[in-house]
Amino acid sequence: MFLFPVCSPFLTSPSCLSVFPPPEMKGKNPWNTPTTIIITVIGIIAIVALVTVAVLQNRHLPQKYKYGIVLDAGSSHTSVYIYKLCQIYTVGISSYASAPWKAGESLRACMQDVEQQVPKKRHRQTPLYLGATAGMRLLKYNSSMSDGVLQAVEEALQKFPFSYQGARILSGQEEGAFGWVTVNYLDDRLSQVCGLETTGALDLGGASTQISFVSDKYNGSESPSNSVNFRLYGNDYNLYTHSFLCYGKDQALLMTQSVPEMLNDPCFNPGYTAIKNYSKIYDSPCLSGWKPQKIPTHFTHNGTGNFQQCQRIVKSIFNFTHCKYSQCSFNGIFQPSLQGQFGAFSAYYFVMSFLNLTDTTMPLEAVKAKLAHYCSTPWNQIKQQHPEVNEKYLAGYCFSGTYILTLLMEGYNFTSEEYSNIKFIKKIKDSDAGWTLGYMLNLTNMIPAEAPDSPLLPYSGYVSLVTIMAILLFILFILCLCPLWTRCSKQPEIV
Ligand SMILES: Nc1nc2c(ncn2[C@@H]2O[C@H](COP(=O)(O)OP(=O)(O)OP(=O)(O)O)[C@@H](O)[C@H]2O)c(=O)[nH]1
Ligand SMILES: [Ca+2]
Repeated sequence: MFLFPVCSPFLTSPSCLSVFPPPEMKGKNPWNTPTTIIITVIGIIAIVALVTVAVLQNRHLPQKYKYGIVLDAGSSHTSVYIYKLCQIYTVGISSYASAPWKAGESLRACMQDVEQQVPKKRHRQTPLYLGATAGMRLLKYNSSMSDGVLQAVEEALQKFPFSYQGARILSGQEEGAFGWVTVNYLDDRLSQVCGLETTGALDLGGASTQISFVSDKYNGSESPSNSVNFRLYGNDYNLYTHSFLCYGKDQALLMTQSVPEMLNDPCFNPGYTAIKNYSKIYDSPCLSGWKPQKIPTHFTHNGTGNFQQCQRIVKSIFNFTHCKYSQCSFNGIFQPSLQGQFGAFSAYYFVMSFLNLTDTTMPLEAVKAKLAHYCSTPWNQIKQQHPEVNEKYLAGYCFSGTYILTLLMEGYNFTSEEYSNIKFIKKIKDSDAGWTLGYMLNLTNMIPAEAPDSPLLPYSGYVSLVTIMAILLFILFILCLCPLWTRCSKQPEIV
């Protein structure tokens, strides 16, 4: 009988011992007996399992953890989103219509910063998109120069080491719908079981403003152009969306300033005065046809700071006289009854957070009183109180706050009760609210139409199971071969 130094004190099961070659195999190579072949196969499986686990655990992160870059080429500026905002502090690319190469140049510094922020080994895999919004929609509407700007931007972006996926002008419908996707994706309202109410999206830009929400009472038939259908995670959404071109806050301001007697402006603080160029107002496509025959090139813009008078002037750029549908918001645009909660972002947030009016539980009368007080505050006092704020924005808050209230309450017909359903937001879970994330999620197919099959085990469960199996198999393999090695490496003592 052979006594072997068993290499594992707890190995008592006869099973493994019984795999040793029988005496008649004595002196023959023990490695080509059926039992050793079985053990070898077990060992190979164990090694393959271990390697598989190692690979699985180090495999590239699922798509959603990869970087992606979207440039939001807005009317007032371009922002670069790689889940962190890299703001390009210049003007919108549409402003370079007369010198398109400058549009590409304006992106370079920020894109170089992005190049540093995305890990080098991920550059080639990182999709890069540029989406242009209302500023370029206006340029395209007004001239053929938009193509030259997009081409210059394309040439500039293709010089970067990312996976360039194209530059295009989004439709207002896309801008509204993708803003809604972003808000509901970040708020986890899409991947839940069906029936969870979604959140409406309110986006205020410089040249356009969007409203998007799901309404049970709306099936899209009354105004198909305002209807976008999504199938996300196995749920169908029939979204109402509309983009009002020229009703971003910058263009709306120009439209109010075109009102003839608008030399003394109740929407600007008392004591505010500036020499302005009429061409800046009437060059906008939003005011084409509004230019009076004879106007001076410049005018003196004086603030008188009266909220009630400002409300009247702001209301004058909305048309409520005609509606061929069952119900409208303004300018004859169909809008179903408002439903649910709303997230209001971009300029809604910039303005209301500056004015300390983001608390929508505040009674509307109190909101108006606070805004009236701000508008009547002398301009010098405003500048003293906010030395750090860019005067371009500081001078416009009385108008912008008044415009936002008029747009929400008179334009979209939010009642004073429904006003508290609005949340002014900049971020949701550390990601900026805006169309860019929704745009990228859509283009990278990161939101499946069907609900992902719920795995019996979460991904980590599979990895753990395979790991345990692999280790057990490997131990078994070593233990069962171990006596053989001992046998092969030295002569057994015969007793
Ligand atoms: N007060 C303030 N206003 C800002 C800030 N950033 C942008 N704005 C202004 O807010 C308005 C809307 O900003 P965005 O949503 O970025 O506008 P945009 O995307 O360039 O314009 P659209 O193409 O119409 O969407 C514009 O008038 C900007 O000038 C900010 O940090 N503070
Ligand atoms: Ca925008």
